[in-house]
Amino acid sequence: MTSTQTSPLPFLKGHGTENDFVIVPDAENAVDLPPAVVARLCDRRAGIGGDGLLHVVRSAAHPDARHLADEAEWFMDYRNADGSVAEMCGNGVRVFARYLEHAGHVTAGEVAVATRGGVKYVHLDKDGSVTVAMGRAVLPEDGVTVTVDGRSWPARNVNMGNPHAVAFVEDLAHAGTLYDEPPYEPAAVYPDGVNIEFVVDRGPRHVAMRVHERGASETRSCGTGACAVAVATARRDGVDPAESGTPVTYTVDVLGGTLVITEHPDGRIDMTGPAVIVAEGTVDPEWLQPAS
Ligand SMILES: N[C@@H](CCC[C@H](N)C(=O)O)C(=O)O
Repeated sequence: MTSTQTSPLPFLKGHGTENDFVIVPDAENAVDLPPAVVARLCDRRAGIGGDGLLHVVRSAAHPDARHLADEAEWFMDYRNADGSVAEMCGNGVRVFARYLEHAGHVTAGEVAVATRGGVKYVHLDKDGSVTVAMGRAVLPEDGVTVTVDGRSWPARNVNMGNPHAVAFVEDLAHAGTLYDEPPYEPAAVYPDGVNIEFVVDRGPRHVAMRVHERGASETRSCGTGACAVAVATARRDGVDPAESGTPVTYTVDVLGGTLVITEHPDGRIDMTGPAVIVAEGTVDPEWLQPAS
């Protein structure tokens, strides 16, 4: 592992329905964050701890977002806990907007955030909840079979900017420990890996899920995953707002709380839930250096 950081590194910690993130403010993209440094910061025993890291950079200062700078001043450079890059993070972008408000970069209201999955518009509601316009789901025809502890289920392929496999199960305990990624086949359906959701019914338009996140492990919530689950459940229920002309709302319970997902007749999906900043401090630059 290498780090070029020589001064204390400012960070914050935040979460959305207990999907937690290390936040690294770095307006001018001056902080070097190789995968091993991200993994060290996200380590729950040796580091700060988080399911992922939100690198907060001005869009104009980052090569992946420069083209979006006219639409969104800030870029969410999202990293998974293992240091890998992801296209989108639904809870992350809500926490990101909360951070921008906390830092005084924006006031309550609508905030445009550039992501690798395009610009997302986030609304900071006065009641403390945060709503993000997630865009549209894509549902490829191909799916996979997921297996845990000798039980197998078909899983629906849903892309929310990042890849998801949604399996309906009888009992969330059947998903097992979810420490390691459950095997699925055919593997070729997801050449870049996948987030896997396990879903049970809780009531009319109300489900609960657990998730194994790509690049993390089991997390207590996944926003893109909750949207994928809401859309997969609606289609399973024979509900498609594009056909009925009426928005449909699903409540999705996650281990860390509840997310509310609305799909509109034109396919746009809104997700609402809490997002909070819980701590801030600095990291000793020596701690970021390789152990000798
Ligand atoms: N927790 C996030 C998703 C983070 C990225 C994911 N692990 C991936 O690799 O696609 C969310 O709230 O959407």
